[in-house]
Amino acid sequence: MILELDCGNSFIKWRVIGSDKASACAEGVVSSDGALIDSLLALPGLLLTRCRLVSVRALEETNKLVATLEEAFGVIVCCAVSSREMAGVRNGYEDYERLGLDRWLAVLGGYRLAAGACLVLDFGTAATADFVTADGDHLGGFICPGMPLMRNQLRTHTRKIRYDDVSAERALECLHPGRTTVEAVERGCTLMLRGFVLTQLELARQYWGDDFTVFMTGGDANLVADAVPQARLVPDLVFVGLAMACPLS
Ligand SMILES: Nc1ncnc2c1ncn2[C@@H]1O[C@H](COP(=O)(O)OP(=O)(O)O)[C@@H](O)[C@H]1O
Ligand SMILES: CC(C)(COP(=O)(O)O)[C@@H](O)C(=O)NCCC(=O)O
Ligand SMILES: [K+]
Repeated sequence: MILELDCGNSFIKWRVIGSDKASACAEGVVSSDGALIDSLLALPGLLLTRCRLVSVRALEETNKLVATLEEAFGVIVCCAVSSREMAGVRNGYEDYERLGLDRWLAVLGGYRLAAGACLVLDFGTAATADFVTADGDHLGGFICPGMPLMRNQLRTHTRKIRYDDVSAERALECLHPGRTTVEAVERGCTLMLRGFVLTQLELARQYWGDDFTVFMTGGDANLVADAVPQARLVPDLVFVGLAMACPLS
């Protein structure tokens, strides 16, 4: 069994796949290293042979998790690293190592699945967009605050915006003008995110007409997915790229 990990700024996404790589045996989203280890130890019959990981966290933090995993499960952990070129895609950053590794892997996964030009949108702590031409040239992209950052900035820098998670979820049942604070904020931030998506789509159209694939991934992709009916919602897009960057043969 192979353990796959995507360590974002807010959450660690994990899954265990069979060595045949065809099936996911178990998966989850956790907010700490400790919770990850607990979730894994609770799996009956877990027998990890390999582990691959991508992280956008600080190196020390990532190294600590790697050491913990190696000690707890006796596996070798393969960490995805940056590259200038891979699987037909050329990294478009001036300094290729500065491109977030989760973005790079999602781009690799998107280009593989599209087999052509693609726009890759990721909605996590940050919202990101990346553009790849049919020839595999990564043109670069955009980074904006994602839903968690937008709502937390409003909560932190105002006196009267306060509400709980349950009312936040309920507020998003529709996107009519809000009649309560929670509705106004949650719907407002959702519309900002949709505006971001539509702008990226417009730019992609200027480049490629209708000849491109849109991918959406990340924990908040479902908040914006219906703004672009033709988009492919691929929650495990980073894992697709991770398997390419860390082949375990
Ligand atoms: N099962 C889940 N657990 C936690 N957050 C989730 C879950 N499903 C969706 N989300 C949403 O995903 C967002 C975080 O997205 P994610 O892609 O995990 O971010 P990051 O990669 O930056 O850690 C949160 O704002 C939350 O609303
Ligand atoms: C843009 C990001 C913060 C997104 O992280 P996430 O929201 O997935 O946690 C991450 O990819 C990152 O730290 N990138 C480095 C800066 C860059 O890509 O230019
Ligand atoms: K992410």
